[in-house]
Amino acid sequence: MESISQNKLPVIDFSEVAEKPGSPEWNRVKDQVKEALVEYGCFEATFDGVPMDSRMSLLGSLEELFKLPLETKKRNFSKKPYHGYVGQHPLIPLYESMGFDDADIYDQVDNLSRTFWPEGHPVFSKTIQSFSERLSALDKIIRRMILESLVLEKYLEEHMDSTNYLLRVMKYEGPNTSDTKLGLVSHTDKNIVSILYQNEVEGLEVKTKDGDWIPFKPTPESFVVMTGDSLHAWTNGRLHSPQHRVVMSGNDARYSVGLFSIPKAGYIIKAPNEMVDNDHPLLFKPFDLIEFLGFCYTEAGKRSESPLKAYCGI
Ligand SMILES: O=C(O)CCC(=O)C(=O)O
Ligand SMILES: [Fe+2]
Repeated sequence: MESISQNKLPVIDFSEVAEKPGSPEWNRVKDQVKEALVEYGCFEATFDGVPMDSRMSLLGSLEELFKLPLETKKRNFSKKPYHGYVGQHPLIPLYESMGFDDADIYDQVDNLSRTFWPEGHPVFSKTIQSFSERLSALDKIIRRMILESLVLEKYLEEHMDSTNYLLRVMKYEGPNTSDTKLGLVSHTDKNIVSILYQNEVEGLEVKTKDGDWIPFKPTPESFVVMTGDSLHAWTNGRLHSPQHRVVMSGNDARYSVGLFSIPKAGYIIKAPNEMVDNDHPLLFKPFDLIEFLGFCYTEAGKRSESPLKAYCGI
């Protein structure tokens, strides 16, 4: 049976570790990261590499963006599944989102911003880009810690070079009732690592391996870090990739963003040999993320409890 858990997500403080690989503090945090991702696939992170004014400007920019007319927002189109504008879906009518590919690169963000504001909007573009670039430092720290703790350092360069960053920006309308309404259906993320940030409106819940839902209590300080299916597969199942969803109640809109490290199209995700042995047989056939995302769009993919297993499970 599913129930709401009294559990809290583990909380990990990164303020002392930036740029200090190998220090005692780094190693202590690294152990916490591994433990949290094996057990929950998720934790709450405090990280001072993104200044508070950058976070507040970002949330302000989201409000500005979502206020644009629907026709303008729909210009956020992408050939890659789940990268462009999503909204007005009958199953999740409260949800709207848009994606910024290569969000840490100014010219890329600016090109996309010009589809919304043809005359350009440098303040908006800079806000999105600098938040993404600063937060990507946390993604890199976490992925380095993961590879070190699995003794896979020799793949570090290849691993980092094979991904880029997508920033998805999201708005969930308040349902104007005290009943809870689904904001976003339960799913696992398909990418490598996701880092979420949001305003003060609650709603995110993460499922434990025992099937309980842990509600996340947002604060301006905290980010939520999650393993995606690509990293679950690459570590041959060692890191958990958790189901999560958004449930909404009340009148207030929830604004959130996710910075997703994503394997580049054409890069084949395959667990390194070190992750495979008699006790750990290979769980997934090698796959290309963009093709897997295509499968997630099909009826079979949508129906499946675990699209990853259905697509390439052995
Ligand atoms: O809005 C949130 O906090 C979660 C969004 C999410 O799970 C996703 O975009 O994959
Ligand atoms: Fe997600």
